[in-house]
Amino acid sequence: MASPKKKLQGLVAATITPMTEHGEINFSVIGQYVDYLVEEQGVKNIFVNGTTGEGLSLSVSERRQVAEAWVAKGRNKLDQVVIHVGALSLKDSQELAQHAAEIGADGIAVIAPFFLKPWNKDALINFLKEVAAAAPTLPFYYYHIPALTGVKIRAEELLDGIQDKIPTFQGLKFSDTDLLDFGQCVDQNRQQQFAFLFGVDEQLLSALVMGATGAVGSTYNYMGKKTNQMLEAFERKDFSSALNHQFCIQRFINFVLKLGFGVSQTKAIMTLVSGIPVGPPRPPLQKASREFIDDAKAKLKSLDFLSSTDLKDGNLEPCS
Ligand SMILES: CC(=O)N[C@@H]([C@@H](O)[C@H](O)[C@H](O)CO)[C@@H](O)CC(=O)C(=O)O
Repeated sequence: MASPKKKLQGLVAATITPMTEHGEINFSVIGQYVDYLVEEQGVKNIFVNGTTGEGLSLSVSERRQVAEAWVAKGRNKLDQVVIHVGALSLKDSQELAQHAAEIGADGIAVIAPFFLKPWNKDALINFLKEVAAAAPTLPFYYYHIPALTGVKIRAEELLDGIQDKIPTFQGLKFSDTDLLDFGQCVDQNRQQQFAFLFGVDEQLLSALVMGATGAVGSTYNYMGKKTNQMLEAFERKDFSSALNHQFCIQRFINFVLKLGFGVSQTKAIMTLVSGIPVGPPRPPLQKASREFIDDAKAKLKSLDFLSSTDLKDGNLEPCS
């Protein structure tokens, strides 16, 4: 059974995969990106090749190279590098899991296969078990994101007895809004030392109350500092400040969700906020529109997420 080097907790940035304007992976900015996460956002854990990283839009070879680049550039700077190795093909997933172990990643995560889907818990567990067995020394996390996979098996059901089948299971990445399911995952596994990582950034405070031990998300790439302020307020039981921070974060996410928000828009926002040119998404995704970028930039400035030095009309609504 894997003995976790350290528990995965706190904020985990779901990394973007930087690309050139021609859609090729831009490895040249990953070192700068690591430094930005650590120094500017206070985020020292990353989740590579996930949804935000367009992992399922990359070839197996590209996913190996991207994993290698983040592990290498993150060495002695990041605390944990978890690689998403989920795939439609069990063989691809096993190859990526074994590769993650070979390059010194700190853990692997797997989503449910979403084309030929597992229709019950046993079928899903058996798939996950086969992947985990390819990296028997690495902590294993299940990546629950039913809105995108269409696999509606409740996480609470999946976790029941999971370590009997997957001894390396160390936790759950829960990217869903069903707080009953999430709460029961925590409630029914109090005796375990699982990592309960919440994946809906705009609702993180509610999940913290339910027992989340950390969070994996796209917005921690550029709002990690703000979100850490919320975590710190929560930990010192200053729930009024924690709520204010959550509302501030929500004001931005609510705004961009109404404009149409996904990986493409995340890439545009990251370039805006960090100054790191993470480039466009890969088809089938399309670049964020100019209109989105202008609107998002104005909102970031009004919320004081960007330097507002050049904000003329002073319509600041900075969060407390
Ligand atoms: C559907 C989706 O992309 N969800 C994001 C959230 O961080 C999401 O961007 C955020 O809550 C804003 O809605 C993460 O759960 C995804 C994630 O962790 C990943 O990129 O692997």
